Amino acid sequence: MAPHAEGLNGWTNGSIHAASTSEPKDLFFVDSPNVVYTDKEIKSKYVYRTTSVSQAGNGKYVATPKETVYDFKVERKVGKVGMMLVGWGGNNGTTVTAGIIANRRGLVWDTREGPRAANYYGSVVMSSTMKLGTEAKTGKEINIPFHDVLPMVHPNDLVIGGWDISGMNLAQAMDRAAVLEPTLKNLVQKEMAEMKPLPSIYYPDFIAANQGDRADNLLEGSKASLAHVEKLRKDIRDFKETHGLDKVIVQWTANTERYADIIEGVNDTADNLMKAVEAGHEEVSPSTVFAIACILEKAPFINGSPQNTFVPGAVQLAEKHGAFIGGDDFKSGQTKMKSALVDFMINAGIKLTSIASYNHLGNNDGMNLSSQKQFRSKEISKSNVVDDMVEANNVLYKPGEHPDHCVVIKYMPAVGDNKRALDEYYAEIFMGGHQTISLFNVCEDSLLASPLIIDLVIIAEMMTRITWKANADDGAKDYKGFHSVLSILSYMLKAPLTPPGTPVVNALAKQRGALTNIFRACVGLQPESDMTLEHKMF
Ligand SMILES: NC(=O)c1ccc[n+]([C@@H]2O[C@H](COP(=O)([O-])OP(=O)(O)OC[C@H]3O[C@@H](n4cnc5c(N)ncnc54)[C@H](O)[C@@H]3O)[C@@H](O)[C@H]2O)c1
Ligand SMILES: O=P([O-])([O-])O[C@@H]1[C@@H](O)[C@H](O)[C@@H](O)[C@H](O)[C@@H]1O
Repeated sequence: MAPHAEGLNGWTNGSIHAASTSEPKDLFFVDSPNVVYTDKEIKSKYVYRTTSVSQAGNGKYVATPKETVYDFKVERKVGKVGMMLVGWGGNNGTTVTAGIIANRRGLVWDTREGPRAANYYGSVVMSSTMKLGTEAKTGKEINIPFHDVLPMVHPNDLVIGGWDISGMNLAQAMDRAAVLEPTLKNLVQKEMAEMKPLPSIYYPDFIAANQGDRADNLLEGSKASLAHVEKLRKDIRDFKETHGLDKVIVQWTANTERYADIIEGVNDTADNLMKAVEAGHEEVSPSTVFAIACILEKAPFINGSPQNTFVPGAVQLAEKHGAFIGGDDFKSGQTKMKSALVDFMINAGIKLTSIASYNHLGNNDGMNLSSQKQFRSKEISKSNVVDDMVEANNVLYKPGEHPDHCVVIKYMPAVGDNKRALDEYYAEIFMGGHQTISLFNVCEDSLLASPLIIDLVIIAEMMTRITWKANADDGAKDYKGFHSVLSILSYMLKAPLTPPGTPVVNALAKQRGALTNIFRACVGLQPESDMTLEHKMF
């Protein structure tokens, strides 16, 4: 059956019809009566199938298949997108900026191992694929680049800016970071030198005292204020206007802050939080002030660090304004490995009984984390990542039972950004046996985190162009956005923020499955189940 299109634009019966503007650039189209393409949007009708379980008494369950019909609408026009980084002059900020410049210009540079070309390795969106389906005639699996499943922004097109408490331009900051090869740095040095972070807010008590030396690019005032909120809002508007942007996505890749105390009457509701900002309450952190500014500007805000930026009042404010937020803490190396390995072991029926995670690193992040309060934020995000997987297996673990788990981080300047992660996984196996897995994992932290920053921006921007309505036949009229808390971003994050009252999923495969299948649903495709019955029953 030929693809379906309203009017004459986009795809028409059986062929690609040159649309009124230009031929659609999509790699594929879905040939279904439930998917309609126009120049402006893709509309799909999707049957979401779940299983509702109820207790039948005496420990038994009743499982009832459920169906919900959703209408999805995807805006096809990507527009011009800006990425503003808080902490732009840091290791991650300079590395991701240089990386995008190198890709945009198709740079090749000399290294000891020979020439290296710019790439986006480590980005799920830019360097992974998903199964579209199987070839009609041969049954061969057809995989497509993840980036092609929906119309997404290309990182090469991102306009980059941001803030830093350090006034170094991006070339100087790139040298300070000591992440990239000199031959590559030389090729981007001129462009990076023209980039200077905007002055930022600095409330000394929230980050390690050892960060004070670099704090020379500051806005006046050392605690929260409405003036700070309004200045940051203006920075975002000015950046948007100067570069003719349709949208700006903001990410916190600044230092890890200490946790803020959750105080009733201060940060427990949106109204109380705004009052606390106005009053200059000392428990309102810089990252929460940035979150507030972004929410009020409806610029999606993602927290790449482990602190509790999104206090209850901030989440409520985002919900109130229909603004997108996401976090927390990029999941780049040691924890990413953990969320895959623990998933494999527990789902293989192996009873993990202890996880010892140690790492040392020598970059400025490590120096900041050498302070106990900031380390505690990171210890929390690195420790909770196994909870859902353990809780899901009531055969291995009794209620409340879980593996021993310790997290140690040491600051060792000599190794710089090349973090050394040493892990031991100890487990009980068949008939009293044990399995011990020891890992030594050298994570070049910023080269692992930078692609995540790119994925987070691309996916957050994509989510601003997806709307839905349920059970249209029940007269649901208007399309609406996903919930303000973008839990779809969890694959890139250690401590995924989810809508209040909803479960946290840390298992890496489940996170990727959710991301992939939600995007497939937006073009009317069922989840990829890997059942391949066509290869098992014929
Ligand atoms: N693999 C990784 O690199 C990785 C993984 C997970 C999380 N993170 C988190 O990402 C963050 C950045 O990591 P990094 O290695 O780039 O650290 P970094 O210390 O090199 O960079 C942080 C930057 O933030 C700036 N800064 C601090 N407070 C600020 C403020 N209030 N406003 C604006 N700028 C401010 C600092 O001057 C510095 O330039 C850290 O919190 C780290 O824990 C990193
Ligand atoms: O993502 P991951 O490799 O598990 O965790 C990393 C930690 O091991 C490291 O000590 C810290 O400096 C990084 O910011 C990052 O959080």
